[in-house]
Formats: sequence, C-alpha cells, structure tokens
Amino acid sequence: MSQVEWDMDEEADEKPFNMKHMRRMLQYLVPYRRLMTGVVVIVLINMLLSLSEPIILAYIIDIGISEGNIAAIHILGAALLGIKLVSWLFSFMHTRWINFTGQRILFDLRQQLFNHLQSLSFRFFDGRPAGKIMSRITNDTNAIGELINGGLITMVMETTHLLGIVIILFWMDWQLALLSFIMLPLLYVIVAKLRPKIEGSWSRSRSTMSAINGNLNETIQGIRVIQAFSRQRVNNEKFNGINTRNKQAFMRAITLESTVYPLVEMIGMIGTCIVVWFGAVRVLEGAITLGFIMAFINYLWRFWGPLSALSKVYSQLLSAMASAERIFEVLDTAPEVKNSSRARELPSIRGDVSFEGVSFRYEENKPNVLHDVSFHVKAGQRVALVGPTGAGKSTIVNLLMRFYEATEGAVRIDGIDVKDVTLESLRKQMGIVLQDSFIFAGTIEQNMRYGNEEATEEQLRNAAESVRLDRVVAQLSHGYQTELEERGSKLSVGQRQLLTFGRVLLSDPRILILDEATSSVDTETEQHIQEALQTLLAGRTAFIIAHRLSTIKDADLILVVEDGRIAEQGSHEMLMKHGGIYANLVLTQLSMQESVILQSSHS
Ligand SMILES: Nc1ncnc2c1ncn2[C@@H]1O[C@H](COP(=O)(O)OP(=O)(O)OP(=O)(O)O)[C@@H](O)[C@H]1O
Repeated sequence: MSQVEWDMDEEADEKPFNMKHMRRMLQYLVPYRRLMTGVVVIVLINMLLSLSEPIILAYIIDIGISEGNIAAIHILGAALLGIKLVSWLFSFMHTRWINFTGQRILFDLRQQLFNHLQSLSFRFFDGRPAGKIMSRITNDTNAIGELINGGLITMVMETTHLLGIVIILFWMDWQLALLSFIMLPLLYVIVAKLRPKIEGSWSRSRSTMSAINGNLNETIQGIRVIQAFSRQRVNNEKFNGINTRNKQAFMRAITLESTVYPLVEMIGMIGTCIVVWFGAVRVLEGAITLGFIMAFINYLWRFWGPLSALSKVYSQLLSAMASAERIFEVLDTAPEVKNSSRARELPSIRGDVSFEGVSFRYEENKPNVLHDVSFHVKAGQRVALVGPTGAGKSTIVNLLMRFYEATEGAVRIDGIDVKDVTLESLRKQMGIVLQDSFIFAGTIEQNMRYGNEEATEEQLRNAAESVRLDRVVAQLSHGYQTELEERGSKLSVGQRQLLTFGRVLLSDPRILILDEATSSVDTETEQHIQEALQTLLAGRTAFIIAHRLSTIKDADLILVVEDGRIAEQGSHEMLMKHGGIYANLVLTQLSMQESVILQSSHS
C-alpha cells in the first residue's frame, strides 16, 4: 500500500465527546470572558425579541385587523419595526465580537503550537510526516476555533431558541403542541439511523480528497523521477483509483443527503399540516382566533431551524474533539532535549571534544545504534568520519550537537558535559553544514545573517569573499538583496553550498560539522568549494562526514565507524600501516578511481 493510501484512513475525523478536552478548549476563551459574556447576553436578548415577533403579528391580526383598531396596528407595527432594528444592531455586534474573539483564539492557538513545535526535539519529527504536522497547525486549529467561538454560541443560542419555542407552543395550546410533535419520534429514528451514514460518506470524501492532494504533491515534487522512470501510466492508474473513490464517496454522500433532508422536511410538514387542519376547524368553531393559529404555525416553522443548526454543531463538536486530541498531543509532548535545572552557560570554548563510552538508541526498546563510542579530539583538529552507510556517522554528529541525548556515557566539550550547559550557548558555538544546503525564503543577506543578526556590513562582505560567494553575488542583478525562493531554487547546487558556507562562516563557530556533499558539480565550482572549505575550516575543530579521499587523507584524525562502533581510529598513515578496514576502503576507492580514469582514457 502506498504512503498516500495509508494516509487516507489514519487520522480520525470525529471523536466521542470528551469533557477533559472540552474544558481545556474552553480555557482559550478565558482571556475573552467579558466579551463572550456580552455576546451571550446580547444573543439571549435577541432570541427573546425574535420570539416575540409571532405574538405581535397575532395581536396585529386579532386586535388590529379583526377589531378594526388602527391605533393598535400603528403601535404594534412600530414595535415590530423597532424589534427588527434592535435585532439587526445586536446581530451586527455579536457577529463582530464573535469573529474578533474567534480570530484571537485561533491566533493564540497557532502561536502556541508554532512556538512549541520549534522547541520539540528531533525524535518528535522523526516519526511524523511534515504534511500531518502542518495540518495540525492549520486545519485542526481551525476546527477548534470554529467550535469555541461560533459553535458554542450557536449551541447556547439555538438551545434557548428551541426551548423557548417548545415552551411557548405548549403554553399556547398543549394539545395542539402534542399533535404537532406527533411525527418527532419517527424523525428521530430516521435521522439517528442515516446521519452516521451521511457523515461517514463525507468523511470518506474528505479523506480521499486529502489523498488526492498528497498524490498531487508527490507527483509535482517527484516529476523528474517520474518522467525519468516513465511511470506516468502506472501513476495515472493509481490516481484514477483514488479519484474514483473520491467521486463515489461524494456521490453517495450527496445522494443520501438529498434523500434525507427532503424526507425530514416532509415529515416536519406532516405535523404542520395536521395543526393547520385541526387549527382551522377550531378557528371556525370559535375556540381559537386566526391570529393565534397563525402565530402557532409561525413558531412551528421556526422549530426546524434550531434543530438542524444544533445537529450541525454536534458534528462540529465531534470533529473538534478529534482535532483537540491531535493538538493537545503535540502540546503535551515535552521537548526531550531541554535545559536541565542546573544548566549553565557554556563559556567561550576552545573546541576540545571527547566522547566517553557513548551508547545511543533512537527509540526505546530498539537496539542501540551506537555502542560504547570513545574518542578524543583536540581543539582545532580536523576529524574525518568514514564508514559504510547506516554505520552511525550522522548519529555521532547528532549527539555532539545535542539534537538527541546520549543513552549512556558522556559527550564533553572542553571537559564540560553537554548535558550541563544551555542548548543555546552550546549550539551558538557550533556550526553545521549539511549536504542539502537549506536556504530560507528571503534575500541572500538575510540567509547569510541567519546565525548572526548583528554582523556588520564589513563582516558580511568579508565572509562572502572568503568563501568565494562574492563572485556569485556579483552576477545577480540585486546583489545581496536578491530575493531567493524557499530552498533557493534560483541558485545552482554549488552556489547554494557556497551560501551555506558563508552563513556558517559569519556565525563563526568554534566547532564545525560538515557533511561533505556527494553530488558532483563542475570542476571549477568544485575547486571554488574546496578553496572556500579550507577558509571555513581554518582554526576550527571540524567533524567531516567525508566522502572524498583527499579530505580524509588531510584529516588529523580518522574515525572509522562500523555497526555503531569505532572500529579504527588514527591518522591516514597509521591506519594504512595497520592494514585493516580503512586500508581496504582506501584501496577499493583507489582501484575504482583508476578504472574510471582508464575508462575515460579509452573513450
Ligand atoms: N531518526 C532516526 N530514527 C530511528 N533510527 C534512525 C534514525 N536516524 C538513523 N537511524 C538509524 O541509525 C543507524 C545509523 O544511522 P546514521 O544516519 O547515523 O548512519 P550514517 O553512518 O550517517 O549513514 P549515511 O552514511 O548513509 O548517512 C541506521 O541504522 C539508521 O537506520
């Protein structure tokens, strides 16, 4: 099953009502309680005003028209107009206030989630696709926002509306009221039976839609690979499958809905017909007045509005429960790597690094990926990490940056355990350059200043010059102010790399971590990159996940990592003399290079 298909049924659309979540959601209303109290009061007054309208109409008919009392018609007509005006004003006010509060709550919730997400450790992001996390910040916050602002008010408003109507109907004529509700049990049965089916179909329609989006996203992102492998036909079939399921789910939902709602209306109408029939007879008998029966029918009409509004709020409530569960799960996830209570600032370091018996596993109950790793690097030394894929090189670097905590043992910088210092003071003195040079949307200058906002203009230009970025900038029409798209798509791979070098150089770290790029660039760019690299590395302790033999040979210390262990360590000469894994690795690489050279000289 493809990732997209998995996504379709993974996250629940609705969850049963949960008081704990509800209370927690209501907490977000607390800062706006005065405004919300005002809204509730206004809404209730509006409700009473609206409920008085049919009675006033009844009086206009019975007293004004039937008895020919023109003064009563004027007074009651003016009252009706006044009520409408006040209702409009109140509606305007409460809609404004609700929207204001709703937006504030959404703002608060999104801000809180965003801040929290940034503080979470890598482990949190390891198991969650970015798309899902994003949907929590957008869709799920919206669902909660809609409930705690519009939904709750609708609930208060429509429940009182409904209660008011029922009380008035029974107060007016309880027998007629009973008669009009005669079909209600049947209605309840139909709605209770069919509503879950309709909701289920809508939910399937939404999840298939998100699968369509996921599939589109994957296709656009991977278009090069798709076309290179000529996968268009297979992908078309896959998309066709999801698309068909979406169409079917939508058609089923819409068919059910178009059957049920007219049915509900018709059953509702049966009650009203009975009332009109009996009522008309009773008017003729002189038992009730014309105005009375008209008001009664008017209230009966109004009965269905709140009922359908409440059923919508109910769905909203259940989907907000599902969203709340997901959002609170994120908010309740504590950052795993955080400052300990006794954490102090890491003073300016020299850059001496030691791993002492470090073992580590990414997940509880899973085997260790690092076993008893120990080494010592003197300040200013250049270390090359080599070894097969999956050996644990990046993991060593992750522990050094304290992206994860060592399960056992200690990582020390200048003799200080990294667990005893604040994350900010530690990471400020370290720099990292990954293979995938991540560029943020913004100007070249903003990207360079990412790790050092305070750098002077001169420092900025010097850094750019040192890593040969100045030549790249000179070619751009807006120089340092050239706007880059997200991920720097306007720049070439080599240019992006130089920009990340400039960024790190400007932040001037004592310890530098570098994942040497494997992607090939042209010889001239390669030379620029190598020169820039030398500037970048000068005078710093450097850990290089190295792929080029030249980089490895130049290193002061080579750590050969295999199966999470340091299998060999020492200088190039030492390890070659030793004749172990490293020597084999070098010989294999050399023979591969030779064959490449031989092949190219033959062609
Ligand atoms: N975030 C993670 N969660 C769980 N396991 C992981 C995670 N990252 C890496 N691993 C596992 O840990 C082991 C070491 O991975 P690591 O990335 O350190 O290897 P590496 O030597 O850097 O490999 P490469 O040269 O391919 O980048 C691998 O078995 C890998 O599957």
